[in-house]
Amino acid sequence: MNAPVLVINCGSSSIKYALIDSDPQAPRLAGLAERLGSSDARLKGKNSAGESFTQPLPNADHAEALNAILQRLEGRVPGAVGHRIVHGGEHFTQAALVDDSVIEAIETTAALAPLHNPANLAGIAATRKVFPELPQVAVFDTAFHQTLPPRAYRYALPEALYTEHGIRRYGFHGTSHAFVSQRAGELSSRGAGGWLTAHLGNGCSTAAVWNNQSLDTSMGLTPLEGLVMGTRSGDVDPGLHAHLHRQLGWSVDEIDNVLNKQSGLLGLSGLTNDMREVEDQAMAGHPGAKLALDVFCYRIAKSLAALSCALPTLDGVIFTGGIGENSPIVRREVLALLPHFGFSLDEAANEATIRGKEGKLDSAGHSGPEVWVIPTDEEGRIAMETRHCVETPE
Ligand SMILES: Nc1ncnc2c1ncn2[C@@H]1O[C@H](COP(=O)(O)OP(=O)(O)O)[C@@H](O)[C@H]1O
Ligand SMILES: CC(=O)OP(=O)(O)O
Ligand SMILES: [Mg+2]
Repeated sequence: MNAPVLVINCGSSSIKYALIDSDPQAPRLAGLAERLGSSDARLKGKNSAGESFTQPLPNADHAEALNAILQRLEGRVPGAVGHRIVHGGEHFTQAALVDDSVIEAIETTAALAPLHNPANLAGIAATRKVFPELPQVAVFDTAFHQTLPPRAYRYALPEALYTEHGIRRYGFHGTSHAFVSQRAGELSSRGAGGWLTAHLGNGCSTAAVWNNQSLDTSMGLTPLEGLVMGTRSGDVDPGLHAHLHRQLGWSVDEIDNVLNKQSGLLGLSGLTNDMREVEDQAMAGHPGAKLALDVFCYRIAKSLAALSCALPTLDGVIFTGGIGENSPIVRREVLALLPHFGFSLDEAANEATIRGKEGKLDSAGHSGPEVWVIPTDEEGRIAMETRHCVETPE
């Protein structure tokens, strides 16, 4: 397929898009339709000359936004559409060509990801309407983690909850963990050995990858388990839910809302979910921001140390995502908490590796596990998997 792939990442009120050529290095048309459904809805992006644009789309829904995106493709016609689908349950171990049975399977899984899958499905429905003739491919965040062994994916709960209700750990951000660990294997002389990956964006997760296979990861049944995130709590005592209900009279929806939308960096700092602002305020001495940064980094280090148990050998750690790629402070603090692992950070390389730069941050002559920053490319990986799925259907 020579035509480009249109990649769609549909959230409840936003659509991220990118038009990606078969040469992944070619410039991309990309952007974001946001605040859909509100009077403030708009489309922001870059054209092929690299110039930014903002187009108001008052009260636009997903289908209207997709039509506006289509007008921004500068006459280029995609050969297929690749969708990011957050939860594929146990049903999907790889990308799938969308048909009615695939939609039904994603609908069945929606109960496990009520915040993500319904929006992803709305994106597929709207895209099928706008591009009825194009093949659509679903690429799942969970698929890469389907290689987890039972000791990593089972919760210590009665068996029927797993066998009858699918209650297990699934893991997310799979396209990102797969992309950066594979890239590290290509760049490093150590090849595809044992890599710990830290995807630190709005959602954050870690993974242990051995020979390009995920062996464990920090997220679980839903994208709430694990690390501290922008607005998500990550791990809490499982007894917390019953306690909040019994002692404070909170409903399930209230508890869910607090843990997903009012916790994390926002909850701890009392200020913001944005790491740039947390760092600025922490430097200025704000106690909540200092605590938020401290808890955030400690929990990443603790998770990496725990996940190292999954790997026969440790070849290195990889930082990625908006925070992992841009925050020398977070990288330094996390590694300082793991002195017994034998990492050795070159401070100048750490400071210089920001804004999409790829690189190894080790001190000269160091022979222990490596430290890498690898900018993630979820869209590029989704385009690659979409192409593969269209060209070699099962
Ligand atoms: N220079 C920076 N220093 C620290 N954090 C940054 C920097 N640039 C971006 N970030 C953080 O990256 C996070 C967003 O990550 P990103 O991967 O872009 O999000 P998304 O998951 O929505 O794709 C935000 O917390 C943002 O503050
Ligand atoms: C699964 C998940 O957390 O996704 P995001 O980082 O896009 O919120
Ligand atoms: Mg992200």
